[in-house]
Amino acid sequence: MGTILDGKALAKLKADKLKEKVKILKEKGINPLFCVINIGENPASQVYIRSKGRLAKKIGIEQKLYQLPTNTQESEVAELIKKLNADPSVDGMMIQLPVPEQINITNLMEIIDPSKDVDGLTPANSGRLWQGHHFVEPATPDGIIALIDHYQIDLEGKNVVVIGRSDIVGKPIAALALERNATVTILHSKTQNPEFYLKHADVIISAVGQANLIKADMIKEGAVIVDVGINHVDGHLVGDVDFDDVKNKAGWITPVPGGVGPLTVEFLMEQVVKLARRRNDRK
Ligand SMILES: NC(=O)C1=CN([C@@H]2O[C@H](COP(=O)(O)OP(=O)(O)OC[C@H]3O[C@@H](n4cnc5c(N)ncnc54)[C@H](OP(=O)(O)O)[C@@H]3O)[C@@H](O)[C@H]2O)C=CC1
Ligand SMILES: Nc1nc(=O)c2c([nH]1)NC[C@@H]1CN(c3ccc(C(=O)N[C@@H](CCC(=O)O)C(=O)O)cc3)C=[N+]21
Repeated sequence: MGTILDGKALAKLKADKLKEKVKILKEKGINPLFCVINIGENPASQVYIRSKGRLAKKIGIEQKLYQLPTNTQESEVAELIKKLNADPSVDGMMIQLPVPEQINITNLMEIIDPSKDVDGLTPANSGRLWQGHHFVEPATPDGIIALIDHYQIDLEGKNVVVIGRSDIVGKPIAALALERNATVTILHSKTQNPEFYLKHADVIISAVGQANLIKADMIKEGAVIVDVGINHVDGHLVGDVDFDDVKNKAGWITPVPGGVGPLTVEFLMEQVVKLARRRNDRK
């Protein structure tokens, strides 16, 4: 069986270290404050917000939730963002995804102050990432790179195939793998003959949201499999990869749960602390 890439254990290790850093910041009078804007009643979002809140509390970060009704207009969210931009006690903010259909998230990303952008999704910060200037990175791609580094997997010259092209996972992980000198291919719903790319992949990073998308016969022996997908099947949480089928052929593989997910939450906290320190340094 391939080596399990244990995201949960790495997240715990990193959270313990971050807690120490926050303790020192607090002694200097810096109290990181992180605001989450949630629009509507998506049940998965409620779960994520609770798990962020738990970790924030453990690390010593204050999380403030702005819960808005499903029918909130984009202009109202824009007003809230402007208020948080102007509030010097706020270190970072994020808008929980998905948002209701009347809200255009791209418009709102134009308004968030890039120095308070915990998700790294403002145009300034996503542009910076592609230019190799790391101001703040989206948490999931950062977590994936940390996991790959922790297990000393070298991406240089490797064929990395990313499945999915979202702004929050697919595109930024492609940028980070490219920066590590991988040869990167991005697959999406219109890709013809995905099997061709998958069978040549040294590393597959799947961020689609479809259970059992990846089977053993599609991958190369010894490949690194990173499963970002979160799917609920018969009351169980599963990824995009058919784990039991793929685990014996893969060289390394992330489980779901316990792989990328816990690192996402941990790295959101890392970003909050990074922004809080930077804001304080500028004072
Ligand atoms: N573990 C974690 O920490 C996180 C997990 N997630 C999970 O990751 C998954 C992806 O989320 P997100 O990145 O937001 O992506 P989106 O849900 O925004 O988009 C999904 C992407 O998958 C592509 N796609 C859909 N079907 C196929 C297919 N059959 N073959 C290839 N590509 C396909 C789409 O292509 P197209 O662009 O053409 O429509 C799109 O680019 C979800 O399950 C989500 O819950 C997300 C964030 C963090
Ligand atoms: N603005 C924004 N930023 C995000 O980063 C963001 C978002 N919106 N919307 C939704 C996605 C999804 N996401 C996850 C976070 C934690 C787990 C996680 O902790 N997963 C655990 C299991 C959790 C459970 O049991 O349900 C695991 O995989 O082990 C998963 C997925 C962040 N996202």
